[in-house]
Amino acid sequence: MLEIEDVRVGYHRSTVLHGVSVEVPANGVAAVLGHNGAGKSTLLRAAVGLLTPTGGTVRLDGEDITRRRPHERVARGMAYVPQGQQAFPHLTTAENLQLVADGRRRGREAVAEALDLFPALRALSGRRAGLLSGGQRQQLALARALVTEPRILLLDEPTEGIQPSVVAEIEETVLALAARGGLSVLLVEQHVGFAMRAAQRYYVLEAGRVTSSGEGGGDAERSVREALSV
Ligand SMILES: Nc1ncnc2c1ncn2[C@@H]1O[C@H](COP(=O)(O)OP(=O)(O)OP(=O)(O)O)[C@@H](O)[C@H]1O
Repeated sequence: MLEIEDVRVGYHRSTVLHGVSVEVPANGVAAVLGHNGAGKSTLLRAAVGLLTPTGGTVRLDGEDITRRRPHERVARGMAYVPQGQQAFPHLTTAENLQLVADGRRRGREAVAEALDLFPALRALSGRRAGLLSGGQRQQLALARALVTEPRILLLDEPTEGIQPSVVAEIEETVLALAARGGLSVLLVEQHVGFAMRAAQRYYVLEAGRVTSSGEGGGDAERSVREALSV
């Protein structure tokens, strides 16, 4: 569904990705793993259009979107959850979701459906986002993305810096979303076990190059750990 082909991209004069190819299957999950600084976030920024590649192609449903602006990609069904659990800290959980829902035909239903996935958030709907825990803020960030009813979700380390019990909740939600169908996910993740349970395809990124890739699933976990030496 999303094809990133031979993409070269970076910042100012420094190239970070030296010809990276990644494919996200329709209704499937592709995981990107790699050490700090390998270029994982840069790949997602190029996928959503925050960075424009100097080489290569990004295609969505076969359409070349390499030069499309982020809002055009969002209009085509892309949602991006960057690292850092972003939400408006002075607005409540409910207001943060409402802000995304406003003006959407199915806004109200989409908020209700997102809250069904995160019962803990429903209980916190009146609490300001700035007072939520890191894990709860991450859940809110995911819920905000889901209110846009995306067809493809780009997730940048949804479990980063989050306590293990909440990591399990986030993992469950991502697995449930993927199993529900109608959604593809490009998942950047440091937890190898989670990434391999979720993904049909995996890519290991090292210093801006894919050094290992293959089919996901538990059997591949060992080769990924070896590739990453973790
Ligand atoms: N805004 C920026 N301007 C210049 N260089 C940047 C910028 N963002 C990232 N870089 C550089 O690009 C390289 C890849 O960074 P990136 O954030 O994509 O890696 P990552 O694999 O996501 O790492 P992490 O797991 O630590 O988030 C690093 O060398 C980083 O210093």
